[in-house]
Amino acid sequence: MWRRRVGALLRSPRTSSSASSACQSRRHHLLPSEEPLALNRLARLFTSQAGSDGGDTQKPFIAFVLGGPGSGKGTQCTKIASDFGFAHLSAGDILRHEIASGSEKGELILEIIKEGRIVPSEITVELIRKAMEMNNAKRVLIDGFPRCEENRIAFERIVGTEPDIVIFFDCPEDEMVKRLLGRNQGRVDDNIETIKKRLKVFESLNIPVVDYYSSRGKVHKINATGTADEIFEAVRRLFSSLRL
Ligand SMILES: Nc1ncnc2c1ncn2[C@@H]1O[C@H](COP(=O)(O)OP(=O)(O)O)[C@@H](O)[C@H]1O
Ligand SMILES: O=c1ccn([C@@H]2O[C@H](COP(=O)(O)OP(=O)(O)O)[C@@H](O)[C@H]2O)c(=O)[nH]1
Ligand SMILES: [Mg+2]
Repeated sequence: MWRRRVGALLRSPRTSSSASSACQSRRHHLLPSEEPLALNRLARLFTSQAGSDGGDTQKPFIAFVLGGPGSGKGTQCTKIASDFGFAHLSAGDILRHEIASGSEKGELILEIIKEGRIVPSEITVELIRKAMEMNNAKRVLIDGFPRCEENRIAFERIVGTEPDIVIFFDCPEDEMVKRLLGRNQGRVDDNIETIKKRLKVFESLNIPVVDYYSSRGKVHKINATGTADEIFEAVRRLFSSLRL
């Protein structure tokens, strides 16, 4: 039902080729020869954090928070973090932090975000892994990730685990557009042209990730229309049913 809503409201015909290449574009990937080394290095690093000390380091409880651009992920994660003691790791904020650092990687990320495309998985996963390591939290919300199947697979390969739950905020496209145009955070991607691209990426690449976790019984869908407080009440009901 929500797939039709998102699809139906997209004006221009879906250029799924450009949207779908967003996640698979090899342009900025590590060279094939480098990739295995980098991924092994990351896996070793994370494992050394998670298990080398006699295994008494618990893996954190991980909740992926998904939903279209403007569905309210960040707003709800802030409330969840403060009321339920989760660390809130916003993948988008982590990427914008890298941009602000002025690094070469940051310049590449900026170019991709301006286009509403998806940053190569090994960049995003490495940044998320580092943030998880620094937080060392027992309960973690990963907000706005994974954005595509490649992201999901890279996370599981590098971090070595699946999320415990996936919260999906389901919001009609016109409401998301309205919220994004009113966000006023000075973001390079909150303009109608880039928003349209992000919605195409959401429909063609993000939704298959939700479908995958749905098939594994991990998705909890929340109606993301109404006020932020009303939506958070639904989140509270979900968390109490899950005894979180
Ligand atoms: N339930 C809501 N009703 C109206 N506006 C909302 C609601 N939830 C969030 N917003 C606003 O919409 C914009 C996008 O919210 P945000 O949490 O950043 O969404 P996302 O992280 O999914 O893009 C922000 O300006 C936010 O203040
Ligand atoms: O795992 C991620 C998360 C974000 N992004 C990029 O960062 C942008 C902003 O993401 P954010 O989650 O901040 O957007 P929101 O959905 O909150 O509007 C996205 O459109 C993508 O271009 C990405 O490539 N991978
Ligand atoms: Mg957000």
